[in-house]
Amino acid sequence: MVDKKLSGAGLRGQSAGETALCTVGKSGSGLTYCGYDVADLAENATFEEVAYLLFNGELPTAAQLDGYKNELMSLRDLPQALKEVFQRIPRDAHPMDVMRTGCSFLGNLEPEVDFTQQYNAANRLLAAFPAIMCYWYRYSHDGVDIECTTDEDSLAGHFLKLLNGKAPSEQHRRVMDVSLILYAEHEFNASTFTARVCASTLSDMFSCITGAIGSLRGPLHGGANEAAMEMIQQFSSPEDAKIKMAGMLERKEKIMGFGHAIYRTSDPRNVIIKAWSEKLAHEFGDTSLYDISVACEEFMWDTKKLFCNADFFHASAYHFMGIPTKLFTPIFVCSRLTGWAAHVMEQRANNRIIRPSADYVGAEPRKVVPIGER
Ligand SMILES: CC(=O)SCCNC(=O)CCNC(=O)[C@H](O)C(C)(C)COP(=O)(O)OP(=O)(O)OC[C@H]1O[C@@H](n2cnc3c(N)ncnc32)[C@H](O)[C@@H]1OP(=O)(O)O
Ligand SMILES: O=C([O-])CC(=O)C(=O)O
Repeated sequence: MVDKKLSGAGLRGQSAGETALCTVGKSGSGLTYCGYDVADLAENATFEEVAYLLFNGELPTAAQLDGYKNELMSLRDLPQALKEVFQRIPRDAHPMDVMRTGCSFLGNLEPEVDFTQQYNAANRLLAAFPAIMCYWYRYSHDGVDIECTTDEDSLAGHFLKLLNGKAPSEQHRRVMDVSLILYAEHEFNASTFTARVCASTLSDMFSCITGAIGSLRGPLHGGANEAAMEMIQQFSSPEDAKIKMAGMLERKEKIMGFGHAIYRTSDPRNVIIKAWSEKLAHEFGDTSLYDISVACEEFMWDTKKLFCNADFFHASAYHFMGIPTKLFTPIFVCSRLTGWAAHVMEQRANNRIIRPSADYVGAEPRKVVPIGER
């Protein structure tokens, strides 16, 4: 076998196509969506404005945003047949499997018949994902058959109200909105690339998104926010965190929420969600989990020069908002759907089937030996 790093394993450093949607790790600006710095968007825009930007290439005017939010609000409810599917999915199912099934089943009920419907399909999924996640969760965990619509006009507020059965605080609504902005888009990451490969065969939007959910589920990608939470909760103090992490590194275990395939010294999303995590820790009235998280960050930088990616401080931030750990990665789906769908549309607009080659490292040509003689 060839050395992983020398062989360009994982397609690292190779361009696999063009995009006008996003830059990751370009000098001078860490992460941009359609030319806007993510920090600027997180400070001065809402998630719906970002979704509109990714789908249309420009930020909306006030009137366009109003119309777009109304459209999304009208698309939130779930068909009865989909609710019945969720009623049969067990409580101990993984919520990412529920998201995958929800997306796929909706594609049976409301298929994207041709590409003129691509915006409708993307907006339908964007509007329906919070209910897809919360309907199953509340039914299987609390035995409640919830209403899938709310009067919250933002997706952030809508999700929190579906989950908790009451309107969120202004601060929680804002943090969730920022979180959705931070997770919305990230160039040719594994799940987006999955969606683009699927789109390149001229498949439908629901198939592309279903595949992308499967890719995001893994702990090396979106699943890291959930895995980071499980790890942090095992640490009793900052000192304990450092001792246990040293052991994990010695055993060559991956520390979830650290490192990145593209960024080399920091992930620009981290500083933003970390600041919100600190604010939420004070509101929560117990900063110990935040303090442990900061100790993890310091330890990993000091020992391995590895930094927190977007997932690490999302774990504590979501926890302080009372969100169950198993819903962390599904929230990522609710946000990243915008990036995935925008990439599917971009791929379709200038398509050639994605079909790379492989370097063959198997057996030399040989003849089949009759089965009785092997
Ligand atoms: C939103 C997102 O999807 S962000 C990513 C979320 N994923 C995680 O947090 C999972 C933990 N992190 C990782 O597994 C990796 O850093 C990845 C998958 C994100 C990137 O993988 P790669 O591009 O292969 O990492 P990279 O080439 O920078 O690795 C360099 C070295 O650091 C090590 N390393 C990288 N990240 C970690 C980590 N989190 N913990 C321990 N060691 C690590 C690698 O094992 C490698 O060591 P080696 O040279 O001995 O083989
Ligand atoms: O770009 C990547 O490889 C992973 C990532 O941070 C993301 O998808 O947000």
